[in-house]
Amino acid sequence: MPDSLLVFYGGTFDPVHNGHLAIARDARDALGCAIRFMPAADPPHRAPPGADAAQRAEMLALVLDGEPGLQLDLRELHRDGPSYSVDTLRDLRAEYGDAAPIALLVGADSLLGLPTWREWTVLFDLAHFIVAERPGNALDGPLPPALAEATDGRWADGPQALREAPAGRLLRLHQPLHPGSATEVRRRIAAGEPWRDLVPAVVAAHVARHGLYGLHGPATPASL
Ligand SMILES: Nc1ncnc2c1ncn2[C@@H]1O[C@H](COP(=O)(O)OP(=O)(O)OP(=O)(O)O)[C@@H](O)[C@H]1O
Ligand SMILES: O=C(O)c1ccc[n+]([C@@H]2O[C@H](COP(=O)([O-])O)[C@@H](O)[C@H]2O)c1
Repeated sequence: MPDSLLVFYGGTFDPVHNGHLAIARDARDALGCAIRFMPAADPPHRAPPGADAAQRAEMLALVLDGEPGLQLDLRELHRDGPSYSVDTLRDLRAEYGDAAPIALLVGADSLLGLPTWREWTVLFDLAHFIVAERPGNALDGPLPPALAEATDGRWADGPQALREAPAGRLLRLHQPLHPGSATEVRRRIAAGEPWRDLVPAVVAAHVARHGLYGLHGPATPASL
């Protein structure tokens, strides 16, 4: 049976870490539908990734292999230029039609940054947002005024509301907080500090095999 809610989890995944995986599993279980990881080709808003798109996608493929309900969607890698979400969502609408419920899964930091995204107010016409809480990114306090105005009246009580409309609702995922970040993974690798416990074992093996993120020379006990 096809999913009644299509959920896409966009990110740079440079590299995919345990926080990403935990959030995707929580969203899958809370929503009862597949989560499609969608790596960005050329992030519009940040420095070039430390690993190229093929490597980031390969690490995702390794992690998602055999993981029920977690899938890989490479559409943004097949498009030239920056991976603006508004373009991706128009692409998804062309594929699935205007009536299909479509959602983007984002962390709280991404939601708070939404007003900087290209054509950001149009995004609510194209998709729902599922928001994972993230340490240091409060959703309980007042949102920035433009975001508060744009999201007013859109918050849903539960997943069913997302299945009943194609777009325009927000759902907060009250999952256990996870402190992980790709920045911290890259920083620890470059600094020769322990980093393997932050990522799935298959990602650690890939990073080590290809010497990514400044992992130089033979492994030392501290870098393992
Ligand atoms: N620990 C986490 N808790 C909640 N959301 C997260 C967490 N890590 C990543 N996310 C969310 O996952 C999406 C993709 O994140 P991204 O690939 O940029 O990882 P990141 O750890 O934030 O990377 P970086 O540190 O390089 O900015 C974003 O919406 C981000 O908010
Ligand atoms: O479309 C935009 O302008 C835009 C700006 C910032 C982030 N995004 C998307 O948000 C997702 C998470 O981004 P990031 O930088 O946290 O990996 C990813 O799918 C990005 O393409 C999109």
